[in-house]
Amino acid sequence: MFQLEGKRIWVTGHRGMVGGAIVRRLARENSEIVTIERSELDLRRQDQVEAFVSGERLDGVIIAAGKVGGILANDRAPAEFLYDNLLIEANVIDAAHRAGVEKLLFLGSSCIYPKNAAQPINEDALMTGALEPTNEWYALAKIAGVKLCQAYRKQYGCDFISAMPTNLYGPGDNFDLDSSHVLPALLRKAHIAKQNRDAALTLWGSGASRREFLHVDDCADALVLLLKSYSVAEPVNVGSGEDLSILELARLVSEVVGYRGAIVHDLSKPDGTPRKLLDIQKLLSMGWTPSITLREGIEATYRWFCDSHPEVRAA
Ligand SMILES: NC(=O)C1=CN([C@@H]2O[C@H](COP(=O)(O)OP(=O)(O)OC[C@H]3O[C@@H](n4cnc5c(N)ncnc54)[C@H](OP(=O)(O)O)[C@@H]3O)[C@@H](O)[C@H]2O)C=CC1
Ligand SMILES: C[C@H]1O[C@H](OP(=O)(O)OP(=O)(O)OC[C@H]2O[C@@H](n3cnc4c(=O)[nH]c(N)nc43)[C@H](O)[C@@H]2O)[C@@H](O)[C@@H](O)C1=O
Repeated sequence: MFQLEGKRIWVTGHRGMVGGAIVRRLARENSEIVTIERSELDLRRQDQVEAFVSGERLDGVIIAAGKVGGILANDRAPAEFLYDNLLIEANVIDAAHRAGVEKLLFLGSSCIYPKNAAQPINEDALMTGALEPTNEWYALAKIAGVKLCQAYRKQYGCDFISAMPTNLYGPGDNFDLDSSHVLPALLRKAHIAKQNRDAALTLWGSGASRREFLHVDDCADALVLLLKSYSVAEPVNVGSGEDLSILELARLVSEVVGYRGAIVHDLSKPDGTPRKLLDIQKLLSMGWTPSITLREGIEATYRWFCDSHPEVRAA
């Protein structure tokens, strides 16, 4: 058991969607939260990371920093998705070991599993088949992160663990239509289509792919539980346990936004993995359950989007 009270926990990527949610959740644990801006510390620079970590007397580290993006961003920038993620995790994990950090939590992703893994995907499916080509670069980097945690545990006895979140959404998400994930993209598209009274909204791909979504606050809650009470080499899946097709998601988002036009398909865009539903039995057996339904989460995220993007609010 890793008691959080009074502990100094460094949340990397605190300005991002997941890091921000972890900071909000950790505030309830009476820990001392350590953060540093990217402009002051580029996590790809080993000397900078070592100097920072050795001077901070950290008890715990959460690696929520990373190069992140949707299906097209991954496909278009394989070099950065592989290089940035490899360097960030390698630098932070090694520096944490050298500084004697007691607990470290690394965030992987559901895309580390084989493209055609049996559903729901158990943690044991890791490295049992070929990866999805659109995000294999990012997935490979994330697999290396899991393996680094396992290697430092095996060789040095470090209590370094990994969690594999499913597709996340919520406040702080990226709503840029080129680089975002599907849920924020659809919220923006439906909002604009409603404002412009467009006859149709365009989905990428066939809409037949299935995805599981988890609100980022539920994810942060699960991650804090794991940080406190999970000390095993094998990664843990973090999901909602339910999935739907992208077309069903587009209909749900349209309903929440109040857009009543048609949905059409851009078949020049990739579908990606056909299905990615995580087996979350391991996490459920620890007493965690998700608390935000997909509809509630989309409604809240839509409100956040309108409040934080004044350029789209009034039109
Ligand atoms: N979003 C999702 O659906 C999922 C996310 N994850 C994982 O969760 C983690 C966080 O994702 P998410 O919050 O969505 O992503 P965001 O893009 O919202 O946040 C990423 C954060 O990492 C920081 N960062 C990136 N590169 C560097 C660098 N070189 N040096 C310092 N900081 C850096 C960014 O800093 P800045 O803000 O200054 O740019 C940002 O704060 C990632 O590891 C991701 O793989 C896993 C599964 C699903
Ligand atoms: C979290 C996870 O996220 C990524 O994997 P992904 O789940 O395939 O990503 P996505 O959310 O971008 O798309 C999901 C599905 O939705 C379809 N889709 C329809 N219309 C839009 C659309 O407008 N935008 C986007 N982005 N997708 C759309 C799209 O064609 C696909 O079928 C990787 O980064 C991966 O590395 C990773 O970790």
